[in-house]
Amino acid sequence: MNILWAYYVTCKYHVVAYNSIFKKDLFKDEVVLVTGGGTGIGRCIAHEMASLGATVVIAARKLDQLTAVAEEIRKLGGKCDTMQINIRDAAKALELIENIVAKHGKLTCLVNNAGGQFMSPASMLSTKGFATVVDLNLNGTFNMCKAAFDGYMGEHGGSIVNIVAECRNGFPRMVHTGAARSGIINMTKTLAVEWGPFNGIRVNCVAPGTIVSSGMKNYPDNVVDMIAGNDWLSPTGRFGTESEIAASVVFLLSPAAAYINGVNLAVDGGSSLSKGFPEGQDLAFNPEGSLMPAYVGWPEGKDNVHNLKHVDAPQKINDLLNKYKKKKSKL
Ligand SMILES: CCC/C=C/C(=O)SCCNC(=O)CCNC(=O)[C@H](O)C(C)(C)COP(=O)([O-])OP(=O)([O-])OC[C@H]1O[C@@H](n2cnc3c(N)ncnc32)[C@H](O)[C@@H]1OP(=O)([O-])[O-]
Ligand SMILES: NC(=O)C1=CN([C@@H]2O[C@H](COP(=O)(O)OP(=O)(O)OC[C@H]3O[C@@H](n4cnc5c(N)ncnc54)[C@H](OP(=O)(O)O)[C@@H]3O)[C@@H](O)[C@H]2O)C=CC1
Repeated sequence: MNILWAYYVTCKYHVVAYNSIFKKDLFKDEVVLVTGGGTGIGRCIAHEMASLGATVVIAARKLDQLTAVAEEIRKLGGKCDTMQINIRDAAKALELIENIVAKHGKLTCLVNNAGGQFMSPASMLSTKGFATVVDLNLNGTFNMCKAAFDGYMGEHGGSIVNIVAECRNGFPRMVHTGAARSGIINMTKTLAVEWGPFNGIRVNCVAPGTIVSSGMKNYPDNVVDMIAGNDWLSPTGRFGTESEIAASVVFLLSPAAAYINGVNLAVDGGSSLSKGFPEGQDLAFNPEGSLMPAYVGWPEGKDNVHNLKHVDAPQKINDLLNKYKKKKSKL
């Protein structure tokens, strides 16, 4: 009987603890900047943070996309502002942070999500192409971190999450982004050490594997076809969802991660562990895909981002998401 009672109390405590950490107003005093918040993963992060009470500022180059997402968020009762930025411009980055602080009083969280690349074997890549991608991802992320530090966080503290890409074993056909993202991961560790003492600034990375998102629209049809056909070739047997990236970002920004600093959290279904398999890796995995259902929205129910609008990916990639949503664990 005592054992049963102890079990009941333990379970109840966990439920209470969980609810008290991720309650609706968890981020009500926070002002969060999400770069690239007008599309895909950034849009999903913006929705999740707004649904937990944050004032969200989304910033990128294309104002029309930002405006549309801000309207979605406001319709759901969230607070969202839009500002234009090219993260490659360090002076404009500082201006952006100063504008946010002037308008909203502070900047407590920064999500460096803006970035990207194109596919090319290293042997075909021009020096300019390599430099462009490194400039966007590595220099752009540094510009934003430095601006946030100089414009607010150096004096008041804050939390930064840098979205990189899973590149543990190199990044064949994307040498530029692999090099840039590895640079960000190392930079993150340095900033965590150097900036931790300044009011406890935390800097962490999230490294997505292949995600069902708008980013896939940047690739030609034959590449999308190739990517879509390979979703089962990993331990989890599917690609990730935008919500699965957003959930890990929310966690790292939250007080629940207050003692996590300088890490790179791979959110890739374990795919990085199986990269570099010789031909024949298909023998190791299940062509039916995973039995594990995907996480497609936080919070669930009517506020779910994915009930609001389909993920803006090419049709073949969206079809995968619909398949994942239907999957039920047989366990
Ligand atoms: C697969 C799953 C894993 C990852 C998924 C994701 O991340 S999804 C997220 C995906 N989301 C994103 O990627 C979104 C963000 N991406 C972007 O904005 C662009 O892809 C960018 C990174 C190239 C920057 O663009 P920009 O306007 O600043 O640059 P620009 O156009 O002026 O080009 C400069 C130079 O780069 C070169 N070069 C460029 N393209 C190609 C190519 N296809 N081919 C070859 N080379 C190419 C070329 O040398 C060019 O100079 P040139 O020879 O013309 O004088
Ligand atoms: N989808 C995936 O499978 C993976 C994605 N990632 C990374 O996750 C992040 C989000 O990807 P996802 O949502 O899928 O792709 P998207 O292409 O939809 O997102 C990229 C975002 O970055 C913004 N952006 C690009 N260049 C700049 C710039 N110079 N200044 C400011 N904003 C810029 C774009 O907005 P705008 O054009 O208006 O400026 C866009 O909103 C990216 O860094 C991506 O590389 C990493 C691994 C896998």
